[in-house]
Amino acid sequence: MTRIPLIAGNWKMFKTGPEAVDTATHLAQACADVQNKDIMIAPTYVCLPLVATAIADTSLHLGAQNLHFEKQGAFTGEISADMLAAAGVEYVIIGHSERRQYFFETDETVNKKILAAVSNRLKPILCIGETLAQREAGNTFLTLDKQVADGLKSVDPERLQDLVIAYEPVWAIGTGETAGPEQVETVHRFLRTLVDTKISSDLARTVRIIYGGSVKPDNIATLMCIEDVDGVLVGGASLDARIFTQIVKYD
Ligand SMILES: O=C[C@H](O)COP(=O)(O)O
Repeated sequence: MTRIPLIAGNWKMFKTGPEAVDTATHLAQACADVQNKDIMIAPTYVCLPLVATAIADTSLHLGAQNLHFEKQGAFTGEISADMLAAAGVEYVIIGHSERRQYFFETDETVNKKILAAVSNRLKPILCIGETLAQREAGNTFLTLDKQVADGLKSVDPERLQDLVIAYEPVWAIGTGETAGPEQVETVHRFLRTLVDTKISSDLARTVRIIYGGSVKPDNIATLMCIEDVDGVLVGGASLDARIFTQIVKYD
C-alpha cells in the first residue's frame, strides 16, 4: 500500500492576507516540480479565500485550522464545514492541542467536528498527543488510545477514507524538542495497530499518520525515514516559504 506523504503547514495565528498570499505564491513556485507528495497550507480563516485564489492553478492543497460542528446558527465567531468547503478548503485540522488547551476542546467536540467534516467531504486531520505529564506518568498510549477512540466514535469507517492522524506530542510543539526516532516509530506503529484492531483493517492500510512537533529542515529526513510516518504537520517552520520548501524537498 503506497501512501502519498502529506507535508502540511499550520500557519496558526500568523500572517495578514497579503502576507499569506505572498508566502503561498512563493511556496507554490518553489514546489512546482514536486511530485508524489501532497503539500498543504492552513492559513487563518480570513485568508482562506485569498489563498484559495492564489494557489488555484498550483499543486498546493488548502486546509483550515478548525471548524464548528453545527451547520449554521447563532454561534458568534464560528465557521461551519460547508462554509469551509464553499471557500475551497480541502483539509481541516481538528483537535489541535492548542485548541484543546486554550479553547477547552474535548474528545467529544472533536468527534462532532470529525463527523461534520466527513459529512461535507472535508479531509480531517485528527490531532492527538500526550502532554509531558502524561508521558512521565506512563500514560502515553492510554491517552492516545482514548483520543483516537473517542475522536472517531460512531464515525462510519467508509467515511474515513481521507482521514489523517497527526501525532503531536504536546511537549514537542514549538519547543525545539522533537520526539526521538524510536519514540516516533513506536507511537506510529501503535496508532496503526490501534486503527487496525479497533476501527478497520482497510483504514489502517490507507490512513496517513503524520508527525508534528518542532519539525525543521535538519530533522525532516530522519523523521520521514521512519516506517509508518506518512508526513509531517509543521508549525513555525512552515511560515517561511524558503524554509518550508526545504522541508518539502527533504530528499
Ligand atoms: O501544528 C503544528 C504543530 O503545532 C507543530 O508546531 P511547531 O512545528 O511550531 O512545533
